[in-house]
Amino acid sequence: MPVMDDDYAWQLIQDARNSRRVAPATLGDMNVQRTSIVIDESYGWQFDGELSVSVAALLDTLLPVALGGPDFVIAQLGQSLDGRIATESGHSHYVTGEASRVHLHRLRALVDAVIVGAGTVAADDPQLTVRHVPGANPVRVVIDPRARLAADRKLFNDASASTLHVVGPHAPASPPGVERVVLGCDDEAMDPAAILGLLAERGLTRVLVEGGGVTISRFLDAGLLDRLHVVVAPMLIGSGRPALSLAPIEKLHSALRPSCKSQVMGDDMFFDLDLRASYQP
Ligand SMILES: Nc1nc(O)c(N)c(N[C@@H]2O[C@H](COP(=O)(O)O)[C@@H](O)[C@H]2O)n1
Repeated sequence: MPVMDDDYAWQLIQDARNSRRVAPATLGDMNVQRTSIVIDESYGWQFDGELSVSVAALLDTLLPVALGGPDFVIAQLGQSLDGRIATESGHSHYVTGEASRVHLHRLRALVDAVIVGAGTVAADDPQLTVRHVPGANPVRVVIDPRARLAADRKLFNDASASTLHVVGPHAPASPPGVERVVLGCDDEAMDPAAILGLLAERGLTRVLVEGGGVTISRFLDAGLLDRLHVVVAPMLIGSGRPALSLAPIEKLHSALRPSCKSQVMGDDMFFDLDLRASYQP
């Protein structure tokens, strides 16, 4: 009986992404012993062989991302049980556990571009690479309307991936070696649709909005997210930076109630929200 291990499953998922396949699809080679996975329109999959619970979880969480379409926007949040992503001072390394970080690196490897706000870069100094998994680094996109970030940030200096510095019309100079893109904006807030538009002009249509909470909230409020992955750690921070802060609603019937799948992810709980059907027309 064929066996699918973690490495082979990840290879198939990456192949699907690299060949720009969309569901329904059959991945793998019918002619070799390790055989194929058949995936339907709803990302349900069938594999006639042996696989572990963790490989099944990998397929459940990442096939919808790899096969989500040529234009696909996903966001991820790693938060505490009380909905915080960092302390008041911005300390966030780490809220969620190692399995969740590997998942995040896999998400990065499945997109063309990863977006972060200037606040996240100032507080976390992230690298935004896929160093925990085999795969290709995405283009890093920093939303920095006033170009306030210091030139010493890692993603301005590490050549393992390219970086787009998206700034407002009156912003001072960008750090050397990064591509600067000027986008009109009122004050602090850049239009999320305009950001996706400038990425699309560069062929970057599969996008991960990685943080922070404010940036993800803006994309969610604008109705631009296809999916949201939320990893909840059994930790109570009690104060600090909130995960999501959306436009207020008066009644609960206005709340988003996306279809949701959940599973244990290491010491954390993982929620996969399909937002496509949740937004009001
Ligand atoms: N999923 C998740 N869980 C946590 O606990 C986190 N702190 C984050 N943070 C994200 O990862 C970025 C750091 O990336 P590098 O390791 O430097 O590549 C950080 O900026 C957040 O976007 N995510």
